[in-house]
Amino acid sequence: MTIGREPFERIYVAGAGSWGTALAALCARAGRQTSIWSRGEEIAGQINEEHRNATYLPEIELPSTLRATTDRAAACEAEGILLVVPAQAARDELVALREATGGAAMPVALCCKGIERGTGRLMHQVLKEAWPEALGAVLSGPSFAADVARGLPTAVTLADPDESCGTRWLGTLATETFRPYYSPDVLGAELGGAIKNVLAIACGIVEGRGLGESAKAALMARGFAEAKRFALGMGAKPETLAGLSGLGDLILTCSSRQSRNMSLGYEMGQGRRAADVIAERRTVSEGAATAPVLVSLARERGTDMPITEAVAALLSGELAVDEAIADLMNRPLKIEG
Ligand SMILES: NC(=O)c1ccc[n+]([C@@H]2O[C@H](COP(=O)([O-])OP(=O)(O)OC[C@H]3O[C@@H](n4cnc5c(N)ncnc54)[C@H](O)[C@@H]3O)[C@@H](O)[C@H]2O)c1
Ligand SMILES: O=P(O)(O)OC[C@H](O)CO
Repeated sequence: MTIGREPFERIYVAGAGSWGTALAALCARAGRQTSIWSRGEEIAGQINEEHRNATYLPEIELPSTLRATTDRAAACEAEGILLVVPAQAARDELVALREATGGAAMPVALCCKGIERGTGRLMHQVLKEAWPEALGAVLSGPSFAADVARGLPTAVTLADPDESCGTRWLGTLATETFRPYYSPDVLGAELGGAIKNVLAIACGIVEGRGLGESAKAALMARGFAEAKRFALGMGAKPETLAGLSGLGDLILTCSSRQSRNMSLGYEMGQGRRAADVIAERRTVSEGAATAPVLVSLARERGTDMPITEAVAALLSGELAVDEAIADLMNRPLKIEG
C-alpha cells in the first residue's frame, strides 16, 4: 500500500462551523487550494476579509489562502469534498451538492458523527441515497476542532472501502501534526463516532451529578461494551472499535467538558432540562438526536444497550437522573461481556 500519493489538490469544505473551519484551515495550511462553504454571508465575509470565524472558532487566525463562499457551485472545481454539517442536515446538503456538481463521481469524506432521525441511516447510507455517484469515505476519531486548528498533535481514522481513494485522502490531510490512519471499515468508523456522542452525554451527567470518577470509569467501560455489542452485530470490525474512531474518541469525548455532548450531559446532571440547554446553544450536540434513533435500532436488532436507553429517556424527560442510576445499578447481575 503506497500511502499519501496523489493528494487531492483542490478541496471544498461543506460547512463553516467549528469542525469545518478547522479542517479547511488544515487543508489550506497544507497547501491545498481550499474553499469553505458557509450558509451565511456574515461568516463567509469574516473568513475572507478578517481571516477569522468569530462565531465558531474565534481564537484562531485562519490562513489567508482559505476562500469562503456561499455558492455551492464552487464544489464543481474541487477534487474532493469534506462534508461537515450536522448529521441531521447531511441529506439535504448532499442532495444540493449533487445538483450543484451535476451528479459527479466526486470523492466525499463524511466528517459528521451521527445517525439520521426518521430513517436510522448512517451517513454513508445517506450518501448512497442522496448522491449515488459519489465515492464515500469517513473521517472520524478523537479530534477537537480547536486542537486541530491550533496545530496540536492529533490522530484520526480515515475509512474508505476504496483503498486507492483512501490513500489519496491520507495524502491530502496528513500534516506534521495531523495523522490519519487508513481503514477499509466505514461502518465501524461511523458507528464508533455516532455512539460515543451518546455515551459522552452519560459521562457528563455522572460528572454533573457528582457521582465520582469510579462511576465515570465504569460507565465508559460498560458504554464501550454496549457500543461494541451493537457495532459488531451490524458487521463492524473489532479493531475499528478498539481504535481511534471507537475507543479513542470515546475516551476523548467522555473526558472533557470541551465536548458539546459531555457538557450537555454535565448541565443535565446539574439539574437542567436537556431541551433548554440545546435551545440556548449555537453549536450542535449530535448525541441528543442520535440517542433515540440508536435506541430504536438496538431494539429492532435485539441488542441490549442500557446506557443508551437511559440517555434517551433522560433527554426526553421520561426519567430523572437518580431513577436512571438506580435502574442501571439494579439490573440483574450478569457475566461481564
Ligand atoms: N467540533 C468538533 O470538534 C468536531 C470534531 C469532529 C467531528 N465533528 C462533527 O462534525 C459535525 C459538524 O460539527 P461542528 O462542530 O462543525 O458543528 P457546529 O455546530 O460548530 O457547526 C455546524 C455548521 O453546520 C451549519 N449548519 C447547521 N444546520 C445546517 C443545515 N440545516 N444545513 C446546512 N448547514 C447547517 C452551521 O451553520 C455551522 O456552520 C458534527 O457531526 C460533529 O459531530 C465535530
Ligand atoms: O464536541 P463534541 O462532543 O461534538 O465532540 C467533538 C469531537 O467529536 C471529538 O472527537
